[in-house]
Amino acid sequence: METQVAVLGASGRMGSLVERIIDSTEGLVLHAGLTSATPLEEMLGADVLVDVSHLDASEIAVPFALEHGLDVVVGTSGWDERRIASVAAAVPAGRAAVFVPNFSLGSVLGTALASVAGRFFDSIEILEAHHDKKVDSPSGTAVRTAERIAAAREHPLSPPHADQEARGQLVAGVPIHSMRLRGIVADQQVVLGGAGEVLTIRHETISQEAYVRGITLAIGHARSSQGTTVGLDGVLGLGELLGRA
Ligand SMILES: NC(=O)C1=CN([C@@H]2O[C@H](COP(=O)(O)OP(=O)(O)OC[C@H]3O[C@@H](n4cnc5c(N)ncnc54)[C@H](OP(=O)(O)O)[C@@H]3O)[C@@H](O)[C@H]2O)C=CC1
Ligand SMILES: O=C(O)C1=N[C@H](C(=O)O)C[C@H](O)C1
Repeated sequence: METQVAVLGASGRMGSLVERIIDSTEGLVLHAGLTSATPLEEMLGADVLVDVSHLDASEIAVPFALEHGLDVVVGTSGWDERRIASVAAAVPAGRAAVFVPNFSLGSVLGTALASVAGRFFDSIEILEAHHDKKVDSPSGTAVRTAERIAAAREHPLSPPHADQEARGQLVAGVPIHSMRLRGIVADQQVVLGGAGEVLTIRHETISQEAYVRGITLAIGHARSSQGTTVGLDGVLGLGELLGRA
């Protein structure tokens, strides 16, 4: 059976990739490509919305899609735990909302490993670097990583000198430092300091190909599940394997 897919953010880098995946995947059909100039009503009649746009647009489009009977896959950055919880409470019966801060397998494994390691270190910071066209910071991946580290710990982190701007933006007690540079796709390092040692968990995205498998799996998951799923780890069912840190 065919799945009709609407894409919000269709004119962007990720939207173009999603449309390419739809074109080349049997069973997926492009219903509509929406941009900032398109009325949201154009998604109506689709089975699933893939949203890769901007947080302001996403916060309106995602509830709209769910209310009108679509499942949603949300790749847009900025959906932190608080925002996801507010949508999760209102997902209609039978519908699915799949939030994926990073569609790359290596990235989600890096985040999971960091949340395991984060239980054992009290000094933790995140450095993330992205291409210079990225408009938001910190990255959605870094926010998710900080939230996962904090959730897995017995005691909250209390970094010293958190009041100084140059020490980064605090998310769930973890300082995040963001760089935006030409030549980079996406790069994240979680640096964990202990007595006489430093552990660095690093993930590099070399090209957008890293997102293809995750996007395809997330669309499939949205059509075959109900309720809210967060993270590619949730889509892949990696939680138990990794000890659901
Ligand atoms: N989950 C993941 O693995 C990944 C997530 N991302 C995230 O996906 C999002 C898009 O990234 P990217 O494609 O690089 O960004 P681009 O800037 O290339 O594209 C942004 C898209 O969003 C649309 N848009 C912007 N504002 C609005 C609005 N108010 N209403 C409707 N549409 C709007 C733009 O339309 P228009 O052309 O009309 O302005 C454009 O189509 C970002 O949040 C990014 O962080 C990116 C990479 C991977
Ligand atoms: O804008 C990007 O490029 C990316 N955005 C996502 C984020 O904010 O984490 C995912 C990936 O890092 C690429």
